[in-house]
Amino acid sequence: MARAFLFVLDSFGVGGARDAEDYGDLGSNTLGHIAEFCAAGAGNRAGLREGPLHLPNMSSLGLLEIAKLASGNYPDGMPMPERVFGLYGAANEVSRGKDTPSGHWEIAGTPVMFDWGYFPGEGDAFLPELIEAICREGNIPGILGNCHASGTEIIARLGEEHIRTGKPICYTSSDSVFQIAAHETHFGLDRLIKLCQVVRELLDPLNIGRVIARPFVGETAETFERTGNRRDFSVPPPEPTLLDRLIQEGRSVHAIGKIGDIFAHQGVSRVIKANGNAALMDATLSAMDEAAVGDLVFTNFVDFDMLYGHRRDVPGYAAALEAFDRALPDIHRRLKPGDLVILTADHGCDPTWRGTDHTRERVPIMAFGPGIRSRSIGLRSTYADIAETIAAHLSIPPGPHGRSFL
Ligand SMILES: O=P(O)(O)O[C@H]1O[C@H](CO)[C@@H](O)[C@H]1O
Ligand SMILES: [Mn+2]
Ligand SMILES: [Mn+2]
Repeated sequence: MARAFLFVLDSFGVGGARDAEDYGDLGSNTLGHIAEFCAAGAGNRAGLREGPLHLPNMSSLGLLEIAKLASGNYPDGMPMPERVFGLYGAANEVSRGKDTPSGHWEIAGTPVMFDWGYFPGEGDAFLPELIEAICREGNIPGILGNCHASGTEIIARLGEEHIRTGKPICYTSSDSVFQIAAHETHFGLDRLIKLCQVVRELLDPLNIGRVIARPFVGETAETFERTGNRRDFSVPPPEPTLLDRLIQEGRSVHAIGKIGDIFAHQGVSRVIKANGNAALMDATLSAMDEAAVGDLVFTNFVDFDMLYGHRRDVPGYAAALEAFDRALPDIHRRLKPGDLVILTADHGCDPTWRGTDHTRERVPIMAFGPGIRSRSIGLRSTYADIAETIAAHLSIPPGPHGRSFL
């Protein structure tokens, strides 16, 4: 039993999804393309990183075998480890959305078997009636944006007009999401959060997965910068997840980073927020020291997706992976007999792909801990196998989806 540690590298896909073509993502491969670009010298950035992708610790956890299993190819320029330890495999997503809540809920044993609401990709994203209701109930003079956009591009384009007019910037993506960018001081952070809560209620009937507050600072297009005060307002998962099931058995769930928000604070005993992968890793290591026997520590490492995948930044993504890899020995040192660590991802976000959205891919599963022998767990048909593995490991009753690979 001991403890379980579940770490999601947000958007770290390994290609090969069976249904990638349905999403226009056939051939997308986050790991594969980053490795390919790095091996060809296209992942260099002065002062940040250079050369082939260097992930010795994840390679020893079977990452290269996972890549081969998931996509048919070993990643370019990455040397084979002397030996692999731990369990390694890849999983398909059964939920239709390639978004963060769908991925995380399925990892936690609750696939999303319904369709989310989405906003149209062409023309105005939001209907006039919705905008009127938002302006009336949110007490704002109008909105800017009203389109699909990348969050950093749209604040550069409309941020100055937002400051002048007091109209928040509202945009969406191929996710089921309504995002509101507003200036932390000119508009006010509290006011933005309250507006998001108003919009959350207005969007419940449309089955929109998340409303996201995207506060930013700076005074000009060149200096605008998003802050760590992002908040996600998610609808609650449709069924009890692994998190709820653990709480029901009297266990503690330590939710680090976005996890609390992603699960609409259901099944969470303790929320630890941190801004950026390095701070998230520090918070995770502290939680590992504090977790009791039978507990789950669940962390989302968001930078891979938010700062590098959506920004289509190959050197940035590669450097973030290398930093995460360097921290793995710190995780190792904190393990006690009987502990289990699982590294995985919620979807892809190939930084070499067209557009700025997520990509439909398989995700890696690396599971290790003292006493866990090395073997392939193959291609899993649902991420829910991860939840059931943790349920079995922590000795709670099995759930309705997925099966343990232990
Ligand atoms: O471009 P930004 O604002 O980072 O938005 C991205 O982040 C959102 C949540 O993951 C997605 O909907 C995607 O559009
Ligand atoms: Mn995600
Ligand atoms: Mn994303």
